[in-house]
Amino acid sequence: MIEFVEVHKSYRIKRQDVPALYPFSLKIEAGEVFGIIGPSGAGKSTLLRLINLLERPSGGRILIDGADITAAGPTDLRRLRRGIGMIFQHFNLLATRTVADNVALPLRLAGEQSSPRIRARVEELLARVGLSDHADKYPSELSGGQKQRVGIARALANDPAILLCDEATSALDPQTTTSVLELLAELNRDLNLTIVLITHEMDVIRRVCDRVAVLEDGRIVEQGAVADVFLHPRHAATRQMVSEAHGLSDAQVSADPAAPGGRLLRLTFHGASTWSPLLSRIARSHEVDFTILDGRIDKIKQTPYGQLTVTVQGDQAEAAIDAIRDAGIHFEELHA
Ligand SMILES: Nc1ncnc2c1ncn2[C@@H]1O[C@H](COP(=O)(O)OP(=O)(O)OP(=O)(O)O)[C@@H](O)[C@H]1O
Repeated sequence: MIEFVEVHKSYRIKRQDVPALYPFSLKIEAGEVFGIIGPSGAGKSTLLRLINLLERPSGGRILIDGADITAAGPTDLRRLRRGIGMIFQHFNLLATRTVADNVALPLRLAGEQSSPRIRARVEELLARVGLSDHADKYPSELSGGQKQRVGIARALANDPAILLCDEATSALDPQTTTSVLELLAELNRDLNLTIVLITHEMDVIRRVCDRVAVLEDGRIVEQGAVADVFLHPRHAATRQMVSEAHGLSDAQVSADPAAPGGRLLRLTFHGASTWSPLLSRIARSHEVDFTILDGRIDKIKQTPYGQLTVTVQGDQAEAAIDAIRDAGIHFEELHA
């Protein structure tokens, strides 16, 4: 477990301490995929880099499995860093070394000298990320997605318990992003790897994370299970990021002059209820009409969810809304 206790961080700029992170406490459980999201300058990189002490906190304590890393001496710090892998937006591979040499580097730095052992481990790691046939290539001969896979293999070389991902998919196209996110999810499952990732994209959080913290101007403004934060965002910054990920905002839908009259609702389904024919049943039983103005069905990690913006028209609209409530479906009434 990674635990921040009243941690804060300021940078010294022109002889002044400028806060980048205000005091916060946070727990990241072993084996979870934890996302940190926020706009540029919110403090995401700073928070991530505190975990391997690439940045030192200005105050507070950071505990990993109960041990205070801020108190670690040089030897303990080296051991600590070996247990934490990191991948980067721009991959940070050595251009003059082959793929195999890039992956071997952390093994050599950790003191491994046996060439057969290094070769065997590199082969194993490249197989793990699907790059067995690329060992002798140079980074310039690889696509972005392949470079990130090399970065992942290198980060896993010393068998870390924690993987830090710094905007790992931000430089990749959508299809490559999907395959890298799938690889991260697989590593989390198979190796019980704790993954902490930072991103400015809510879709990345939705697809791989278990829990999320939303950062704004150096403060955690919201945190919780991804399904809760994504489907029921409370803070304005979170609402903004969710609506960017979704496309149409509530305001756009309700302001559309072409939208039919009636009561305007936004329904949220999560889990098995996503596939239930609830609206058609209620339309029949209450003789009302539903008009779908906006909708989306997708998954949060592995669990399906749906969000529909609908109008309800008919004399029994009130009773129809009661029936939706009785079915345990979350909804809010939007006002045109
Ligand atoms: N080494 C540094 N020296 C001085 N100020 C810094 C340093 N690193 C970050 N900052 C400042 O700290 C604040 C938080 O920066 P940080 O890079 O952590 O944010 P971020 O959310 O990761 O942003 P981005 O998405 O743009 O990378 C910003 O105001 C930034 O200018």
